[in-house]
Amino acid sequence: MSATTGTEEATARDTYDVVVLGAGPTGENVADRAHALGLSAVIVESELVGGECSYWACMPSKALLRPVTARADARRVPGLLQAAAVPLDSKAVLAHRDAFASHWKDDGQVRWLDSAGIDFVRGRARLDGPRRVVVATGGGEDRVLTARHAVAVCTGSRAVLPDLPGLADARPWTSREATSAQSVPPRLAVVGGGVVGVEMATAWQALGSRVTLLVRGGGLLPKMEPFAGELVAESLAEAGATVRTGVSVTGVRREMPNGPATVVLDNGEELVADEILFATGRAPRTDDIGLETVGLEPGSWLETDDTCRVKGVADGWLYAVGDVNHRALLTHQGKYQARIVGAAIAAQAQGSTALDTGRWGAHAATADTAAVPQVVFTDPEAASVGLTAAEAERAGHRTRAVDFDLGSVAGAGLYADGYRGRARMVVDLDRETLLGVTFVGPAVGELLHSATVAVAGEVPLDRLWHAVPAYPTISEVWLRLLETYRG
Ligand SMILES: Cc1cc2nc3c(=O)[nH]c(=O)nc-3n(C[C@H](O)[C@H](O)[C@H](O)COP(=O)(O)OP(=O)(O)OC[C@H]3O[C@@H](n4cnc5c(N)ncnc54)[C@H](O)[C@@H]3O)c2cc1C
Ligand SMILES: NC(=O)c1ccc[n+]([C@@H]2O[C@H](COP(=O)([O-])OP(=O)(O)OC[C@H]3O[C@@H](n4cnc5c(N)ncnc54)[C@H](O)[C@@H]3O)[C@@H](O)[C@H]2O)c1
Repeated sequence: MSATTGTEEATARDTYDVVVLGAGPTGENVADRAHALGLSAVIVESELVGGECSYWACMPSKALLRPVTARADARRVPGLLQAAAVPLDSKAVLAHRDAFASHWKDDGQVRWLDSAGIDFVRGRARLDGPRRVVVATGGGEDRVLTARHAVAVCTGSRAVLPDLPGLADARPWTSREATSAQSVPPRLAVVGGGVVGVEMATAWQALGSRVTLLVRGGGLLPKMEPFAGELVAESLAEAGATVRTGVSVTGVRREMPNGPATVVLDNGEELVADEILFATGRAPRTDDIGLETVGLEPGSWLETDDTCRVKGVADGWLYAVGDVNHRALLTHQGKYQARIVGAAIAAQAQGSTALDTGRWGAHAATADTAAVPQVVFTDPEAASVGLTAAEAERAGHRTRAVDFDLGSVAGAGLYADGYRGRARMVVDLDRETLLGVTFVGPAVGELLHSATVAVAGEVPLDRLWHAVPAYPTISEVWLRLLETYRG
């Protein structure tokens, strides 16, 4: 038996098949898949296990929004209209949100890591050359983790604030404050008409704030079909919010620390609000993770191939997964990439020389470019998958956009009095398959997966004709869209 030194023991203990930076939904799934496929894995987290999604994004925002859409639905059915014509109990809604954010404690998710057989280190991780990760654990001594096969960077993204005079002193809200605030501001200005902007405007207006949404472009939700933003804007205005398009914010100030803030617009106008939410996009959390030690640019989005291996790094040991690779900034897409990365790392560790990286292959995140589903949980909901008509055209496809008024579908009429909504499918005329589908209307979020199956499955329209929607459901819109296409 050979004697080992303390250093050798520590090195052996800290050598894993896979080292994961960041325990958001993506990092957790990379580690879990790798472990399930027989590899050892360690995950490092500097804040809370569960990441942005669990504490400041998906979960708390949807917990704020569900009471809003439930009340709106009740107001559209006879017999409940009067009962639902009441303000939301904001205290109860905020408490419900707190519970869904696990009161910003991660004990449950740490226990899950343990039960899944994944080692956990709390601290700030940095790359330190190929396959080496140094973790500042706060205890004075750094811990060095070595990866036999792969390192996965899953450090996510943070909110971006524009470079405006007075902004830092004005204590603006970002998505973190908008999802975790403990009281309802009487007046809330929201800058940005993307997904965070419209969801948070919807939630806080219903909770009692007077919301002014300031959008520099021509409409809301610019990444979706134009009718999505139009219907959501109409509904926000009916709820009492002010939606202003074509305006830019040029400055902000908060004169007294506990006083209101003033927003200055490009036309010289000034607007007073108690809080200002900047919902103006995301930046990668890569500024201080040692990218320079492996030849990459600190602060950049990490560009990858379809297997999520970082471009420009020799030997394919470095993966970037989830928001940080900028492929599709959504939890479900990050988790999808994680399943693909876990399988790819396991295949390589088991000596497989060729990965299955062709379109829709086991080791290619093809859906990131062909079939990304997204639901915006506003009233009405906006749900889309794949390409919009404009994107399909720009990509050079020969297409036809087929529209149908959702309100005239029997199931929609039963769902809500005066149901307002619209559906569009974008047909690839050469292949007679679907490139994209969008639904806007109450409760369409749960309809979206049918469209995702059709787009990702490249189901021929002739076969879709045999997928019979049950009567009388909102899904009958599928039949109406196909009938409209066939003429
Ligand atoms: C308000 C809001 C609502 C959203 N709602 C939805 C929704 O309904 N549905 C949806 O699909 N998506 C939604 N998103 C997007 C979703 O939150 C992200 O796509 C998702 O969180 C990305 O997961 P991730 O694991 O890649 O990154 P993150 O969730 O950001 O996790 C990254 C983790 O890495 C940690 N980390 C960073 N640097 C280090 C380091 N150096 N060392 C150790 N740890 C580190 C961070 O602390 C964090 O825990 C929403 C986003 C926002 C802002
Ligand atoms: N339900 C969901 O799936 C959900 C919910 C929230 C967020 N998310 C994801 O999180 C990510 C971040 O969302 P987001 O809304 O912050 O980003 P976004 O990119 O969707 O929207 C940001 C908007 O702000 C505008 N903007 C940028 N700079 C500006 C400025 N200086 N002044 C005024 N407007 C400005 C942009 O033109 C854009 O329309 C998105 O990728 C989104 O898909 C998803």
